[in-house]
Amino acid sequence: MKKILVTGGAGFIGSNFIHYILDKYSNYNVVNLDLLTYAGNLENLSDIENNKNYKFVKGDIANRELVYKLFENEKFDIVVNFAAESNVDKSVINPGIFIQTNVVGTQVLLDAVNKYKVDRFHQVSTDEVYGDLPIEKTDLFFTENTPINPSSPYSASKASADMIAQSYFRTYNTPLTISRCSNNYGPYQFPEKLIPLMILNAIDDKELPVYGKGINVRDWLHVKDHCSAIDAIIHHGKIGEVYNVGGNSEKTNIDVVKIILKELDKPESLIKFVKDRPGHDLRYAIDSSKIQKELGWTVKYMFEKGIKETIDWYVDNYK
Ligand SMILES: Cc1cn([C@H]2C[C@H](O)[C@@H](COP(=O)(O)OP(=O)(O)O[C@H]3O[C@H](CO)[C@@H](O)[C@H](O)[C@H]3O)O2)c(=O)[nH]c1=O
Repeated sequence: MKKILVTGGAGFIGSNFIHYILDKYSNYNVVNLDLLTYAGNLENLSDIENNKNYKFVKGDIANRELVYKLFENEKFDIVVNFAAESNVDKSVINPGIFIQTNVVGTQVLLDAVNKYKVDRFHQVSTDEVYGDLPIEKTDLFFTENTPINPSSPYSASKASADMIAQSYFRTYNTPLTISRCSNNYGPYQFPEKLIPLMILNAIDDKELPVYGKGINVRDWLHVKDHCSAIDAIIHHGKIGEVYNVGGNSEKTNIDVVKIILKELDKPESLIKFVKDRPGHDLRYAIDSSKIQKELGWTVKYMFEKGIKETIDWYVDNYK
């Protein structure tokens, strides 16, 4: 048996990852440490709440006492850190909680990993640490060697956590890896992010607020592809390394919104162009060739298929 701590497991990506691990590995015990902030929802895990290989603990990764006690009692083999404040718009209004959870919380986990000699720590990070790329230069991509250049308080907090993790690897030989993913979509995403918000507004015939002119580009990664990438990294990734994980599906925001409206048979007149996000990143585009070559990981979901399934999921789980 192996014991894995998943932090932020009641959130969107964390809950998908817990499902993925329990489905794939019958010899894994999963402990889910989650503070249950507004974005965490235990209903995401209601189908496995009685699984004998799963346990939920409510708590904050930045609470050193609680974290140390948990590590002492559970003796984890692997720790995967999904816990984070992740909403860029909220970070513009209230940056403090982003520093507390994303930076201090990660540092507490890293200290616990060292103190209790955990075999492996994985930090789930974001392509936003690289800043952005010009929209028109479609031949430019972020690689793992692209300098860190974050734009928002959110991305700056994630970049800080990555750098602290890298310093722990260099200074203490902490056995860790980092992944930087592009925009995730799929079931269980909290409807504050572009895709679920637009799906639910369209179902309700409400306006779809598109920032600026809707020309910003994001690379859409299905959450299940993200889970398989993290699985590959925690089991086969090289300690101390960063791996980019992209979806190979670049789209402008307006195109995404129009695809959703078309799938739901709703009129484009629901689109409302609104004030742009301050400091809005133009384009994220990620080169995932390292994880493909070194770990044999590939994207399985093309956007056209993934978005249809995601829309169906929100229609079925509307309530
Ligand atoms: C919520 C919302 C968003 N947008 C735009 C802003 C962005 O260009 C794009 C996607 O916005 P969001 O869904 O907020 O995601 P974005 O800012 O790209 O960041 C996401 O993707 C990142 C990975 O790239 C993650 O690290 C972040 O945690 C995650 O929130 O859609 C709109 O035009 N209207 C909206 O109402």
